[in-house]
Amino acid sequence: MATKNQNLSYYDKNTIPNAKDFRFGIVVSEWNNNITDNLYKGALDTLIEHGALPDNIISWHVPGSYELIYGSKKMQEHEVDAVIAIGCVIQGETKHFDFVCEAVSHGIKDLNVMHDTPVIFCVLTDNTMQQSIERSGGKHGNKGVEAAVAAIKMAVLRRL
Ligand SMILES: Nc1c(NC[C@H](O)[C@H](O)[C@H](O)CO)[nH]c(=O)[nH]c1=O
Ligand SMILES: CC(=O)[C@@H](O)COP(=O)(O)O
Repeated sequence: MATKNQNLSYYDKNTIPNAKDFRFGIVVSEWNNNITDNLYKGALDTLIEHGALPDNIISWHVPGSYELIYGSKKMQEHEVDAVIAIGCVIQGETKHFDFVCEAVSHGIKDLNVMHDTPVIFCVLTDNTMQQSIERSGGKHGNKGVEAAVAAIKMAVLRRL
């Protein structure tokens, strides 16, 4: 198992470019906000740790992960260098989980194809709340940290 006893958020901080010249948008789903709040904090703190200016970070909330698609598209009207889409989808009793996860992953992929702004997929798609807890500041790290690192790297690439 890829995550067995692994903290997936570890990275070499000396390899990350300074983010002071970039603008970032963060769109956060309100569903499972006990999880998405922690993902958001991890992403925000990491962007700032690597030089991003708070005034250059726009943060919005949307009702659920499905709305991350529209929110991430709309965010691009604010001339950001990268968008981080944050959500947490947890399996319930029905197939709704499958449809939401597929729609969001495909929708964010489509935004990356159709537009010139990288949209980072920071959406947990977990079987249980415990899995989400472990990936939002628990033993498997914080996907928000990983997403912020990806956003900085992609913002640099966008300007090449
Ligand atoms: N069950 C979860 C949802 N469901 C809501 C959808 O994302 C969407 O808001 C609704 O279908 C209206 O369009 N959303 C999550 O983010 N996480 C879930 O576990
Ligand atoms: C991902 C969902 O929409 C899901 O959590 C909703 O739960 P259920 O499948 O029991 O309706």
